[in-house]
Amino acid sequence: MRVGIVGAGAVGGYFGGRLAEKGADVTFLVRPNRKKRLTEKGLVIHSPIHGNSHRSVSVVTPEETAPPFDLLIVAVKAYHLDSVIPFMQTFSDQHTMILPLLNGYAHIDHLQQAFSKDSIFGGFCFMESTLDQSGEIHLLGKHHRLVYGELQENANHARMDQLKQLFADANLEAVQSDFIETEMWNKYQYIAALSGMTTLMRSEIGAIRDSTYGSELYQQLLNEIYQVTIRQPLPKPPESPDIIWNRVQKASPQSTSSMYRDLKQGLPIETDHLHGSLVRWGKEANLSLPILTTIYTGLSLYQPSGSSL
Ligand SMILES: NC(=O)C1=CN([C@@H]2O[C@H](COP(=O)(O)OP(=O)(O)OC[C@H]3O[C@@H](n4cnc5c(N)ncnc54)[C@H](OP(=O)(O)O)[C@@H]3O)[C@@H](O)[C@H]2O)C=CC1
Ligand SMILES: CC(C)(CO)C(=O)C(=O)O
Repeated sequence: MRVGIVGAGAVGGYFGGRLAEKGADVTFLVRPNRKKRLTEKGLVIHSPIHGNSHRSVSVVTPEETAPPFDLLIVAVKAYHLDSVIPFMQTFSDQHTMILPLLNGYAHIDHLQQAFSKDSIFGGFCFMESTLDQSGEIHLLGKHHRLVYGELQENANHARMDQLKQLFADANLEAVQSDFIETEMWNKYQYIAALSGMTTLMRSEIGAIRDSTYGSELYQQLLNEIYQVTIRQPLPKPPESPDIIWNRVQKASPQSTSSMYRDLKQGLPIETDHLHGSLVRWGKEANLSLPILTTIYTGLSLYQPSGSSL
């Protein structure tokens, strides 16, 4: 199977690198600067738990040509999705499977409109991975789990078997899900609340939980997000705010979110995709979402500056 990884960043670089390590036929779809780095220095992964890796990899830029890929794994930030769609269209055909790993859910609809509806899989990942200044990948914790599955309307076991074989024996944890929409929304609920609270409070999770009204506010936010979530057509019920709050309580006090880290560095953030979409869906359903709307409004006023707050 010819696999194209769209975006050789913290997520795509990591999973693509692990697949290449196992001998899969992997090519990274990148922009010219990333191509230069990868060609000169190779793809470097640092992981104290799962092992380091340094290898040469195949890359392709939008100006080049290559036959269509069998699978495109999409790992760009949501605000770059529009710019990669033409790039993906150049390197795909009607048989290409598309597996996005972005946080959130609005990108699914977007991809289904740009490609054939049944080519799009559901997917997401649990990991804490970053790129350093030289473009090397650092997996910070032990998690490197990728969850994927056919969206309800598409169930096709032959394709699922192909993906299972691709991920088998790679140095990553791949989980096939029969309820991928619900699982994506469970992660979405968790990350929308975590990124919203840590960025609004400019704090780690422990300090928020310990503040006088922090826990109360956090749970109210989870309730608002849940009101939007339960209105989605999901194959099984989503996790309730209590279950997610339980997880938040168990998280280490130092936990933050990648959005908080991006904000601190003055980088662009995915708030329109994560919080804005929830607010828009909620307003369509006439829901009152004061905390979510405050978070989204505050974050949409933020201007990336490239420097620390
Ligand atoms: N990092 C993490 O630990 C986690 C991230 N996620 C989610 O995964 C998604 C990806 O995040 P992450 O990997 O961290 O993001 P990164 O910013 O690390 O990587 C995104 C990559 O996309 C590339 N890209 C952007 N536009 C294009 C383009 N037009 N053509 C080719 N490549 C392009 C960038 O390339 P360039 O180098 O040229 O800028 C960059 O390398 C997000 O939705 C995030 O929320 C989910 C769970 C954990
Ligand atoms: C849930 C978490 C913290 C790690 O997967 C994440 O997705 C993020 O910070 O963006």
